[in-house]
Amino acid sequence: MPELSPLGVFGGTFDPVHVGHLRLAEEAADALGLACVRWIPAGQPRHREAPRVDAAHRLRLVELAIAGNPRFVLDPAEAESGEASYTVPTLERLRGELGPAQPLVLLLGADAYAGLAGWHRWREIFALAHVAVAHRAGLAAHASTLPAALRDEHLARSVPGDDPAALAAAPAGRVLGFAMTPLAVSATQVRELLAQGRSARYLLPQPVIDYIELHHLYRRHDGP
Ligand SMILES: Nc1ncnc2c1ncn2[C@@H]1O[C@H](COP(=O)(O)OP(=O)(O)OP(=O)(O)O)[C@@H](O)[C@H]1O
Ligand SMILES: O=C(O)c1ccc[n+]([C@@H]2O[C@H](COP(=O)([O-])O)[C@@H](O)[C@H]2O)c1
Repeated sequence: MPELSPLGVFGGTFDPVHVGHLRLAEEAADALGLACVRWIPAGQPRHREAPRVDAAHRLRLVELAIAGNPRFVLDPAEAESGEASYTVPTLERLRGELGPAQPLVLLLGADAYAGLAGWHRWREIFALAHVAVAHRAGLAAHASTLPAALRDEHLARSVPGDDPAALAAAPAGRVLGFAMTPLAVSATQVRELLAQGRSARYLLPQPVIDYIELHHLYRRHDGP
């Protein structure tokens, strides 16, 4: 049977989406040979403070950010669900939709990966998807810095030389790193700039900035 091209799965709070997210997904698609990247804005993340902006706006911001990129696809299911967002149920849904043979690759920044062992049903992730970790500016997924339970999984599942061919060879279960252009931008920094009335130009795509301005998002006085 011919190998299926791996499909990227990229979840985030995206409060708001910024160039770090976009370069992560674009560089992952190139480096890992992904057929496409499915962007999944979280509706109600339970693992962090409530997002500053509601799910419908964050969904629209991602839609604007990825418009015109033929490899990027928006998946609104988490954002449109009233339920808390967890990654394992989302991967189960994708597995059900795409079948057992389709390689799925969960894309994570190194900071998100370092916290993986605290996620809901986290060990089940490896039965559902591969995990690809982008080196985030100032952070690298060195096995020695990972918590013990994750380090064991990491060492058992790591692909030698981070060879992306391993992703197409199985539907799930491997872990690899990939280099991305170091971009130290974070959504926290962007929210702070916008709350202070300062420019976030070039940290976000212009249509995203235009939408934020039109809807008066991230101003100091709106939201919690
Ligand atoms: N600049 C960046 N470089 C590499 N990965 C990033 C970058 N920004 C975010 N990511 C990754 O993108 C995913 C979604 O991140 P998230 O939406 O929480 O953005 P964030 O900028 O980290 O937000 P916040 O500052 O609100 O925590 C995570 O896997 C995170 O590690
Ligand atoms: O499933 C979990 O328990 C879980 C815990 C932490 C983070 N996640 C997912 O990881 C992605 C990135 O999270 P964040 O907080 O960096 O935006 C996003 O899709 C979250 O839903 C998922």
